[in-house]
Amino acid sequence: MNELRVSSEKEKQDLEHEDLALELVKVSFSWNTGTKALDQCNLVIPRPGLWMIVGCNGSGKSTLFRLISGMIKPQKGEIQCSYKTALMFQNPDHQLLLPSCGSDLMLSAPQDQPREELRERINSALQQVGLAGMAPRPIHTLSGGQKQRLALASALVSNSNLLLLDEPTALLDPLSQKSILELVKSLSRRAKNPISALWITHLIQELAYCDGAAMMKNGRIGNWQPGHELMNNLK
Ligand SMILES: Nc1ncnc2c1ncn2[C@@H]1O[C@H](COP(=O)(O)OP(=O)(O)OP(=O)(O)O)[C@@H](O)[C@H]1O
Repeated sequence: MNELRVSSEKEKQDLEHEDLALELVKVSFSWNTGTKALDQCNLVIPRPGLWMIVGCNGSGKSTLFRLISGMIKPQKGEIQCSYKTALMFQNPDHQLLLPSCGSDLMLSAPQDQPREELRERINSALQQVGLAGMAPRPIHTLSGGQKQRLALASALVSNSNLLLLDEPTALLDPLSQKSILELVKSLSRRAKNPISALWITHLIQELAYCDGAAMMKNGRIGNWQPGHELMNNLK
């Protein structure tokens, strides 16, 4: 029956991932200083892909990520999230904790796996982010772009399928920026377990890479629109 219904690759993907969802319904959150950061905010991630949010300083983007990842709870409204989330920040040094690539990834891996399988999982994640064979490499010898790749590998090792990326390329040169954008996009297109990525950016040209872009303003998020459309509006 499904074969009759499924007419495109995208629809096939949607069916495989229909159990995955992120939905915020009228979510409000005020910090204890009285600042209202989210104000009846709605958001849906429609399918795996690269989804970008732009907005001025203080519009509530980082607070949104804290709410989605469960670090804080909404005072009003509902968040439904069946994804396993992983956060990525501007500065990878804030999240890479151990001396070598392999030992850092070991920290993110499920601990109930036999050691040999863990090693395979780590090597496969390193390969997927273009760092094949670099498990023994000391982290302090990596470039900024390689460190962001390692942070991505860490999310893959932990089986996360929703990446919350808070300006992940802000400290990178244009070449590394492009390679991280392309890498995240390719992870969102991979045949097995494609990820969903919610990416905050202040770099308008990055919108060219996304599957949908939305503007955040005063604690609310607008509708998804094509990245190039929002890019032109902002120019
Ligand atoms: N821990 C906190 N305690 C009190 N107020 C906070 C806290 N974190 C954020 N805020 C306030 O909440 C509002 C939204 O901040 P948030 O960091 O979510 O915005 P943002 O869109 O991520 O900004 P930026 O682009 O500068 O990172 C701001 O007015 C900010 O001052």
